[in-house]
Amino acid sequence: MVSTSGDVLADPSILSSFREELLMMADILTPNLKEASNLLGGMRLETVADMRHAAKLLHSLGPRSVLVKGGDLPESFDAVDVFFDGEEYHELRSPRVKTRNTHGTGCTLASCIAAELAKGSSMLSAVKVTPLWLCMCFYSYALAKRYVETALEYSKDIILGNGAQGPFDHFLRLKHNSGTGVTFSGNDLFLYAVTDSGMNEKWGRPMEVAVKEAIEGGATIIQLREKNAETRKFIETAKACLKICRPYKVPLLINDRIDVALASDADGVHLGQSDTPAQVARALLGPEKAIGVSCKTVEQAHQAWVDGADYIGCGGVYPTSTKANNTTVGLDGLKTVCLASKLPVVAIGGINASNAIPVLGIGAPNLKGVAVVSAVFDRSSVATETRNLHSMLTEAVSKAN
Ligand SMILES: Cc1ncc(COP(=O)(O)OP(=O)(O)O)c(N)n1
Ligand SMILES: Cc1ncsc1CCOP(=O)(O)O
Repeated sequence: MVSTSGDVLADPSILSSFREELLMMADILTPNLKEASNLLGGMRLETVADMRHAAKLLHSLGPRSVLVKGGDLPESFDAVDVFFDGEEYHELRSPRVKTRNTHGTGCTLASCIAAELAKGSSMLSAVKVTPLWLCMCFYSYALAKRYVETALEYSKDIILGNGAQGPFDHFLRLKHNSGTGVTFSGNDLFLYAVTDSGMNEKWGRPMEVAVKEAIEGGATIIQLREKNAETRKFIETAKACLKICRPYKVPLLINDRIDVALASDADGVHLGQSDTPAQVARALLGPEKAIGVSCKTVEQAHQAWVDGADYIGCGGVYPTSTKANNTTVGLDGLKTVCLASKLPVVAIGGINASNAIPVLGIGAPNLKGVAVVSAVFDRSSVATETRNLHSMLTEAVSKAN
């Protein structure tokens, strides 16, 4: 209705239609201060207390939730948005980004929320008590707000055009990777090397050496799967391995441990069905880190997508002795999950140079590669085995195209 720069985007005559017809159909109303004021007959909105009052009044007009955005409060205030769902208020504060490049922030925030709702997220539902659950309940909103804040920070120095407001860069995610130089894509799953320190010990190799050899042999992504490591040692190992991976721009993910991923600034995590839910991991890690989830069923694959995962790992494709009591899904189970998944998939479990080709041949375009442990790490030369597997996979893919 009214942009942050004060431009009136819709004639005041539409206000009655908003109040009488539209608002009662809305899941969420996200007015800026000027819009909230207009909808409320010119009410003055100058403080957070005013915003809370306005949120309640707007809620009474019909929307299930209201988010009054405080970007236009005086500069002395943090950026505060007030969320009200008819029962509870939440003030969502973040440092104010000083920039003239705010054009499109409101539309972007609303679009992000809509996109997350469309994915089935229930983020604006009842508010739970602990900060973590709060974070989850607001996941879509938190993600949207974080996206907008990150984009604002990223775009703040762009000089384009002569207007009072400048543009805001929506494509930061394509260019921005928190300075790590590594941005995950599904193609990274082509040859996924998952470490095992027991195998390294057996062959007398430090973890860093194993990781370096795997990368030099062609591994396109690494996962540190340390089932028995002490936390401090795990963090140190992750940092040491990141120093190896970063120059090659090969992502390094941490198995199970979000704390280790955060502490080491790794590129993401891989989570199983009994680990921290991906939705919580996303809220904790933010939008830029990669999250993989192990899925054996169509339902799990759907949930991983809803929860904001980036890829799924499906298996065991073949029997394996690396992971105890792991059910084998077979090539048929893999295909079923792939065809149902909206996310890229990597196959795992018992895969090696002698049986990898039929895996890639199942006929699922989103099956992006294979993940292996023993096929590369339980061998005398990690580099040679990885190189061999890489060239077989490359040849199989080029023949198929
Ligand atoms: C790429 C990939 N896929 C699946 C798994 C298995 O993860 P999970 O189910 O959590 O089992 P553990 O690895 O934790 O034993 C994986 N690690 N990586
Ligand atoms: C971690 C994991 N998850 C499913 S199977 C598996 C083990 C894969 O190891 P390997 O490649 O040696 O069979």
